[in-house]
Amino acid sequence: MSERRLADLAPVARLSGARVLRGGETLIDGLTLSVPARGVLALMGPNGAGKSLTLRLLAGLVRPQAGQADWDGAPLPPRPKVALVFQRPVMLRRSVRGTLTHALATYGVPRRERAARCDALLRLGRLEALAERPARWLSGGEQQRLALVRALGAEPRLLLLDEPTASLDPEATAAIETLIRQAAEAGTSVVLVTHDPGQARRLADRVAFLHRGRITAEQAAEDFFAAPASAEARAYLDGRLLL
Ligand SMILES: Nc1ncnc2c1ncn2[C@@H]1O[C@H](COP(=O)(O)OP(=O)(O)OP(=O)(O)O)[C@@H](O)[C@H]1O
Repeated sequence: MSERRLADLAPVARLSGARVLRGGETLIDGLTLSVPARGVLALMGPNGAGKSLTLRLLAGLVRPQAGQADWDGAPLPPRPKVALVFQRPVMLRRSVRGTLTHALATYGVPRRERAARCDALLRLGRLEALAERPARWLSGGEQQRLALVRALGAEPRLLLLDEPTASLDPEATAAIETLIRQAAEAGTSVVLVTHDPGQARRLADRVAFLHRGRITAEQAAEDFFAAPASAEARAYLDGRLLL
């Protein structure tokens, strides 16, 4: 979708001057960020910059002590469906199929629809051959695929992904990237935390760069990689920035 069309749609979520303090330390420092209704927004920045906390703010799991978070322009529920996939997915003591069926039940999918929806998610994640295996026995890449299709089963409007391919090999990474691309093409707005500039180039429409709890650059992905708008982002891409 063109940059112009993306900008025409109201943001699905927005942080305005959000501040998060813990133990006297400012972790998120007056952060303002709009998540477009469509496309992939990559959130980049050094370790400890506040990327995961920003995802939690966007998920409504953390409330800002100052400033505001809103979804579809409203600060209170009903919110659009938001799904958050953590850096290390938590797997239940269930089979792969059991994991998905259980998730569909918690999403309120009627019992009679669950088996077909589960099969569709297994196909999407290329997990059919592993369906009866305990989820905790899966490899890291397989668990990430399962976590991602489990989240997609909720049919979220906003999908928040925290380094979904950290420590995966190139093939597993490609499989996850395909799932992310498919979700975005189907109309889900995606916020992707990544340390991998190659991945951001491949997937992102926009990039927001975070440093010490503040956004220092927020640009179309092409522009960000051609001419990052902040000194911190330039230093990060050159491998020179530490928090
Ligand atoms: N509940 C908390 N209490 C105190 N400090 C916290 C809490 N949660 C996060 N922090 C601190 O806030 C800062 C930002 O953490 P966050 O996990 O958002 O960083 P990040 O950008 O995602 O880093 P990484 O790239 O290493 O995952 C870190 O210094 C972290 O130690």
